[in-house]
Amino acid sequence: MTTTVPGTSRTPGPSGQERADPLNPPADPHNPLAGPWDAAGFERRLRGLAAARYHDRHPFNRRMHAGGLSADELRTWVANRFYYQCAIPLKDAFVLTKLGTPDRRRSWLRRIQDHDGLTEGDGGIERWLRLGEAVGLRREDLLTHRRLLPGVRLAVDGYVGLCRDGTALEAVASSLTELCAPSIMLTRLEAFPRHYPWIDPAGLAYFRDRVPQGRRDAAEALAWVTEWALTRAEQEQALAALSFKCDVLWALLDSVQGASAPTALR
Ligand SMILES: O=C(O)c1cc(C(=O)O)c2c(n1)C(=O)C(=O)c1cc(C(=O)O)[nH]c1-2
Repeated sequence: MTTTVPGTSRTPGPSGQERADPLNPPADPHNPLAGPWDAAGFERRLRGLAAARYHDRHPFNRRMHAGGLSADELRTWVANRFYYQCAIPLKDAFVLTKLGTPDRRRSWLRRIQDHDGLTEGDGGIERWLRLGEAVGLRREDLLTHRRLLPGVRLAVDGYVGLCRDGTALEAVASSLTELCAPSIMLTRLEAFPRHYPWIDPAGLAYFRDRVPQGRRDAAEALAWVTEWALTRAEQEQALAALSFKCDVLWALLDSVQGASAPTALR
């Protein structure tokens, strides 16, 4: 069996030393003529980027999962993340307009339905509102975005803008942070009852439902991105879109964290 050395596109030679693979040349980001990575190498780069830059490493998320947030910090996060929740079906509607076949549109449409629900009182946005009530926020405060921070608005609007103005490849690739999302949901399902027992566990339904949805969505997006990005330039575009999305999630938490800092430090 031929194995590829992680992070390179070279294969080990018979005596263990590397030999160049002419069909899969080594990475050189400055060479416009560089050939594409093979499917496995491209997928490894997508997964590696998402894992290295995902917001589970952000100090605010680390503190959340270790039980270090005050009730007010949790409320600030939930209220601000609601703006992201509301933006997801909007960006998915832009993605839909870029998909050229009924089967792909039918499949992507499911994401909008996951968040908006098929009927009143159903769906992810409603479940996030219930999470808000469970942490002590009024529904009305969420719906009016009264606590929305300017940096969160800019970050989330940036994500919607990428999906509006970018190619189908960029828009779908930017959703690939979801490769890491099921694991962060499981972390919260374990951490919240332990560290924040004052939150009604019924309010955590959003996190529970996102585990299978995130797995399914990430697998679908990964299959499409690896099918579409055939040239090195397209692969780089997909990686850049995913990198941008990592920045969106990171910047959102930077803002939320800044709002919790003591006034003297702001
Ligand atoms: O709480 C989180 O950490 C988190 C992260 C992400 C993500 O990685 O993009 C999503 C979600 N949640 C989420 O709930 C969600 O519905 C979702 C949709 C998407 C997307 O880009 O299409 N990401 C995420």
